[in-house]
Amino acid sequence: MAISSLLPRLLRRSSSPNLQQLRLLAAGDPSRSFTTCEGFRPTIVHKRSLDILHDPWFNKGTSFSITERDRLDLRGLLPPNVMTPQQQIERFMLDLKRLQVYTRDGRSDTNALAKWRILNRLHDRNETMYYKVLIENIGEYAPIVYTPTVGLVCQNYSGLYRRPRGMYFSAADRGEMMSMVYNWPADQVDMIVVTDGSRILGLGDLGVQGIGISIGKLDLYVAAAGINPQRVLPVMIDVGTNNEKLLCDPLYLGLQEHRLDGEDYISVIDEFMEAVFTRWPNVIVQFEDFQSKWAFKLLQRYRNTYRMFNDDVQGTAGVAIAGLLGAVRAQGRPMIDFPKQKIVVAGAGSAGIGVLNAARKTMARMLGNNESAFESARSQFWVVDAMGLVTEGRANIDPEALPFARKLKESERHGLHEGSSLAEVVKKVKPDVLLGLSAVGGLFSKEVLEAFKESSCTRPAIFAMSNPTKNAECTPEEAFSIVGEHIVFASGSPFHDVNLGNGKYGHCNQGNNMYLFPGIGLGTLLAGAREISDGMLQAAAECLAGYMKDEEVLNGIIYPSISSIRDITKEVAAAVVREAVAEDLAEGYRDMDPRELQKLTQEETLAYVKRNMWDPVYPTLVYKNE
Ligand SMILES: NC(=O)c1ccc[n+]([C@@H]2O[C@H](COP(=O)([O-])OP(=O)(O)OC[C@H]3O[C@@H](n4cnc5c(N)ncnc54)[C@H](O)[C@@H]3O)[C@@H](O)[C@H]2O)c1
Ligand SMILES: O=C(O)C[C@H](O)C(=O)O
Ligand SMILES: [Mg+2]
Repeated sequence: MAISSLLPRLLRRSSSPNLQQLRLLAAGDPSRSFTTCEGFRPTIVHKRSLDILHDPWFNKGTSFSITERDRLDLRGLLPPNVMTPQQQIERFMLDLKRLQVYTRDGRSDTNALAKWRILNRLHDRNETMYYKVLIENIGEYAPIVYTPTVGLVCQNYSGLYRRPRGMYFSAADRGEMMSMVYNWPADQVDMIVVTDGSRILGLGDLGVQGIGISIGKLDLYVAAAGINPQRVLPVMIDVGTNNEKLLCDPLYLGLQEHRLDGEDYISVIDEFMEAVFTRWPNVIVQFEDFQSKWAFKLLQRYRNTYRMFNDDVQGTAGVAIAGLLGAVRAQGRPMIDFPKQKIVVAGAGSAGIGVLNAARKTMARMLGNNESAFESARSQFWVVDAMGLVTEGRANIDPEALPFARKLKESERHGLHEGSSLAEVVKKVKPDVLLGLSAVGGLFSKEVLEAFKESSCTRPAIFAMSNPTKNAECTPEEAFSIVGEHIVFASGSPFHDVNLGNGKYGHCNQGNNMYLFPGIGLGTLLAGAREISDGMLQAAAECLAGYMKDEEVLNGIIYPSISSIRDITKEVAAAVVREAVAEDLAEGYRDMDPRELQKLTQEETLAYVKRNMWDPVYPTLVYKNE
C-alpha cells in the first residue's frame, strides 16, 4: 500500500509538532521526507499475523487500524472494534486501579507486587503501551518498576519469572560470549545495564535474581531519557552466589555454586565487555549493584577504555552533591559555603566512598583547587562504618576509606576514638549533615537523632539514602518529630511528606541516583563521547543542583519531583553533551558530527536532545518479505 494513502489516518491520530511536515508530504512536497521524524517513519517488519501480535516491540493490540489489519494479515485475529491508544490505556488502567480498591486493606507489599505483575504482563505483550502508561504515571509507577518494589521483585524472582527479558551470561559461558551476543535480536543497542547480583539495593547477594535491577534501571532509561526500548539490554552476569539460602533452593534459577573470585571473576567480566563492545561498539554500559569489593576495581579497569560508568559510585555521588549544595542553599547561604559544612557519613561502601570523594573534590574546587585545599577539605568529613568511626588506628583499613580516616590525635581532641559509635560521633561533632549509605534500616535511631538535635547548624540536613524502604536509616516522621520541623530531609526510596500537625508539611525529598543516571547515559550517547569523564559527571551534578529554584530550596525542596524526571533528564543530558564537547571527547551521533555539535548553543543542544528522545507512539507498520 502506498504510504500517501496512510497519511489521512496518521494525520487524524497525531498531535505531534511534526504534523506540518506530514501535511507537506501528503500535499506532495518532494523536499520533505518521513526520515526526519522517528515517530512517523514507517517501521518495516518482516513478520505478519500472530507473530506480530506476539511481538511486544510491534504489537499494538486492539489499536491496529483496519488497513494495517489487512496489510499484516491480522483480520479476524482481533476483536473488531478499533481502539485509540488512549482508549487502550483507559481499559488497562481500569483493571490496574480495580486492584488498588480490592486490596486496599491488604499488605502494601502484596499490592505492589501485584501491580508489578500486571505491568510486567503488559510489557510482555505491548512495549509501546507499557511505556506510555509508565511515562504518563511516572510518580505512581516508578516505585513499582523501580525502587522500592523492584527489590521485592528481585527477592522473589524465581516465582515471578515468566518470559526471559535481557541476557544472561554465566561463568559456564566462558569462551562463548563473543558468539552469544549475536543471539540478541537487535542490531543496535544503545544502553546496557549490567549487574552480577552481588549487592542488590540494601538486600545483599541475590545472585541471578538481580536481573530485576537491570530491568528496572532500563525502564527509567526509556521513561526518563527516552532511550528507544528496542535498543536497551538488561544483563545479568551470573558468577554464582554466596547466598546460602539460594544455594540450596531447588527453584533457584541461577548457578548453584559459590561466586567466582580473583582472576577468574575478572576474566568473565573482561570477556563480557569485549563481546558487547565488539558487537555494539557505541554501546554504553552502566554497572549496577556490584559489591564494593569489585565496584571500584572494575571502574578503574574499564573507564578509560570503554564507555561505561558505575551508577552506585558515580551516579549516587552526583545526586548527593546536588542535594548537599541544596542543603547549603536551604540554610539561606550561597553554595560556595559548602566547604564549611561538617558532614558525618554512615557507610563507607561503593556509594558512601563515591559520595565522599566527590564531595571532597567539590569542596577543594571551591577552596582554590590546589593541594592544600584538597587536604583541608578532608577534615570536614567523619566516616562511620560497621566497625564505628574510621580512624588511622584501624587495622587492615580498606584502602578506599583510608583518605577519610581521621587522625587519632584529632579524634581524641573531639573526645572520640577508633570505632566510636555513630551516636557518639554525632554528639561530639555536631555536624550540619548526617548522611546514610549503610544499608542498615533504622541506623539513625532515636539516640542518634536526639544527638543530631544538638547540631550547630541553623538548618541541619538528614539524607537517609539507603534502599529499599525498610533499609532507610530513618523515616521522615522520625526525623521531623525528633530533630525538628526545620530540618531538610531526603531518602533514597520514596516516602510521603509528613503532616506536622500545624497545617504544615515536612517535605520528603527523594535523593536517588535516578535523577542522574538516565541523563548521563543519554548525554554520553548523543555526544558520542569516547568515555565518561569526571567533568561530564560533575556537569550532570551541577545541572541537577541548579535545577531547583531558590524559593523551592528555602522550603526544603532540594530535589525535583519525580513527575519532572523527563525534563530534568533532558537538561542533564544537554549539560553532559556540552561538557563532552568542551573536553573534546565528543565524536558525534548519527548525522550530528563533532563540528556541528560544537556549534550548538545551549538552547540548540537542549532541542537536539529533545529531538532524539523516543516517545511511546505507535509507528505505522509496513510488511516486507525478507
Ligand atoms: N539513594 C541512592 O541513590 C543510592 C545509591 C546507591 C546506593 N544506595 C544504597 O546505599 C546502601 C549502601 O550501598 P553500598 O553499595 O555502599 O553498599 P556496601 O555494602 O558497599 O556498603 C555498606 C557500608 O555500610 C557500612 N555499614 C554497615 N553497617 C553499618 C552500621 N551499623 N553503621 C555504619 N555503617 C555501617 C559497611 O561497613 C559498608 O561500609 C544500599 O542500601 C543501597 O541501596 C542508595
Ligand atoms: O536503585 C536505586 O534505587 C538506587 C541505587 O542504585 C541503589 O543501589 O540503591
Ligand atoms: Mg544501585
